[in-house]
Amino acid sequence: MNARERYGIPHDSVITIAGTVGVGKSTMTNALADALNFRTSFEKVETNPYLDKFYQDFERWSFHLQIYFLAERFKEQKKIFEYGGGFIQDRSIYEDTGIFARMHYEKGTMSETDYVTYRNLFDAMVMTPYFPHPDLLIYLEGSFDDILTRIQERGRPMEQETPVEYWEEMFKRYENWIDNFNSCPVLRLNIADYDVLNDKSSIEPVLEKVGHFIQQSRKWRSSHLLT
Ligand SMILES: Nc1ncnc2c1ncn2[C@@H]1O[C@H](COP(=O)(O)OP(=O)(O)O)[C@@H](O)[C@H]1O
Ligand SMILES: Nc1ncnc2c1ncn2[C@H]1C[C@H](O)[C@@H](COP(=O)(O)O)O1
Repeated sequence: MNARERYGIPHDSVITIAGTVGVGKSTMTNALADALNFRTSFEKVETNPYLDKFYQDFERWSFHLQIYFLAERFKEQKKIFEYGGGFIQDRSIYEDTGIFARMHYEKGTMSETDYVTYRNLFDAMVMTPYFPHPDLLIYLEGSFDDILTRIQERGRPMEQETPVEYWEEMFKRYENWIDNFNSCPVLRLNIADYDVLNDKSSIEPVLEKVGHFIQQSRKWRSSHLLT
């Protein structure tokens, strides 16, 4: 029996991984996809034509970058829908509005007009049949110091050169955002409690929790006739 069957995780599940920059989403995405034999949906940082420019001048590029991310995530969403699920997604679409666009608007690095335009587009795109909510959002959390160390060690120059206050602001917003998030079921994992890089077996308790959460939420959805 494979891990997916062992933990009762449906083959068409869609699991999205959320959390602040550097917390370990991509690493967890790979570990879960390997264990479950699922496809992955990644944010492609290297081919993003705006990201470097954005870090050099938030005001000039924040709207362009959000539109770019929205288009990319919508294409990924469509792909997941067309395959019929069985995906682990690196970062949820909810974080683009709930964290990034909102933060730049509230900190004055995105104009109100641009923010309203972006929100209208986001709402119109998300309210479509291509956007079934994920079965589960896994939220990765940890101490600010550990996350900052990971950003520095990963070594993307644009992130290393960004003032620490930016990461601090984002960290606080994430805590508040997840406490109020209710668009789909949430499993919170502390990065101090597993280490999928150095101890492959630490994915097992995660899989067990994922199976449990998805079974509960599917039961709840079918009894409330939700999709
Ligand atoms: N369990 C772990 N232990 C130590 N380092 C980790 C662990 N998970 C991820 N990392 C490291 O932290 C950095 C950020 O991880 P990554 O998965 O790219 O984060 P994200 O996708 O959330 O930005 C990478 O250098 C990665 O190798
Ligand atoms: N919606 C976004 N707005 C601004 N910046 C974003 C957005 N989504 C991702 N990013 C940035 C943050 C990081 O520098 C890279 C990749 O994120 P990661 O958390 O490392 O996967 O893109």
